Amino acid sequence: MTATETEPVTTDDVVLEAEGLTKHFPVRRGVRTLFTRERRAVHAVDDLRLTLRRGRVTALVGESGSGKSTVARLLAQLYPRTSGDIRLHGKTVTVHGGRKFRAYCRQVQMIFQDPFASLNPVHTVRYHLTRALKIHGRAGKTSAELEDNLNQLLLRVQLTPPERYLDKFPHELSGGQRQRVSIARALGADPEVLLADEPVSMLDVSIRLGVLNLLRDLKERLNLAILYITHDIASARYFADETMVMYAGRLVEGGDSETVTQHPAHPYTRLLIESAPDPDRLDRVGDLKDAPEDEAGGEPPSLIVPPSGCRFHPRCIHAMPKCSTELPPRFELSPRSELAVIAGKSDHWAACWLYEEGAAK
Ligand SMILES: Nc1ncnc2c1ncn2[C@@H]1O[C@H](COP(=O)(O)OP(=O)(O)OP(=O)(O)O)[C@@H](O)[C@H]1O
Repeated sequence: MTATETEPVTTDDVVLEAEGLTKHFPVRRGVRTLFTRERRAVHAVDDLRLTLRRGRVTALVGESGSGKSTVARLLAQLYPRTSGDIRLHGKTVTVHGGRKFRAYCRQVQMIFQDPFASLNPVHTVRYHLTRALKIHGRAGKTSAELEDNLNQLLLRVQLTPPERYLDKFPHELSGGQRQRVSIARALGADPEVLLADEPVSMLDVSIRLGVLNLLRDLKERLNLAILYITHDIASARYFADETMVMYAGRLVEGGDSETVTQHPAHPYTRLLIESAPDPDRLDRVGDLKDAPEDEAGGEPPSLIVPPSGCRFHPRCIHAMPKCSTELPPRFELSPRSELAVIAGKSDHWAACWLYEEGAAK
């Protein structure tokens, strides 16, 4: 096994890429640090590499505070980045509001966790969708065309018949229907990328699957690239083609979802899976049964002074001396998925010293 090299992805399917993406939020000075030179910051995202492809869902999984929402906001250009590159169709994009921002939003749309908060309670569905269509120049020339476009949007998110929903206010809809309206509003831009930040976590369990199925249907019919942010790794297996696992601001494992969820390599991914039992799990038992990954217990670390080396090392039962001093690179793992075997390469990697050649596992 070797550490993967950073090679630019050249496939036509790649829509949005991040390379070395970093976001540090400065911390306001307290009385103790007022007269020192020390500048403190929350290291929310560090050196993140991510690729979103047409017609694919990529899940970004991690516990609360690991930096997932910050990644989505950086990709949506809602936050300026500290460093790193964001490329849309291979071209670096940095926008600070205005016309450039609107042009970017036309291609990259975001769906938020709480549809009630993201819809204005004093306006109807018709208002929200008309506004989105007008902003993105897709309202049509006549009122009949506008009406037709509004109906199309609601049909796309399976709110049928559309006339039943168009003049409703957000409070007259269920949580699932509100999230469908948010998705319809995002589709009003006719985007290529959807950044979905915990899109179902505030919905009743019984309707989550319906909304995820809708997103999957849209991915297939509209060939969308979707970033699915979640703390629920079991849903990533069901819904996402690829899964990336994030811990304390850094990606620690990635690969096709089946492999990452059924054969997790990084001790943190194993811990996540152990704490979210999946009755369907196939053959995970072997190596995991005897390895209670959170034996060391503990909490996620401070992101103001993150642990040196691997950020998971203070909680890791496999930690070696090197783990606390040296940052592990991405190590490619042996291929397990059929696709990877056919392609003759592995798409599964883990940033963990356990996978360095010669390391005792
Ligand atoms: N605007 C901000 N200013 C300062 N710190 C921030 C800001 N936004 C996020 N953070 C910090 O950055 C870290 C990552 O936060 P983020 O919201 O991205 O995590 P998350 O994985 O999405 O968590 P959750 O699932 O709870 O939303 C946290 O420590 C958070 O406190």
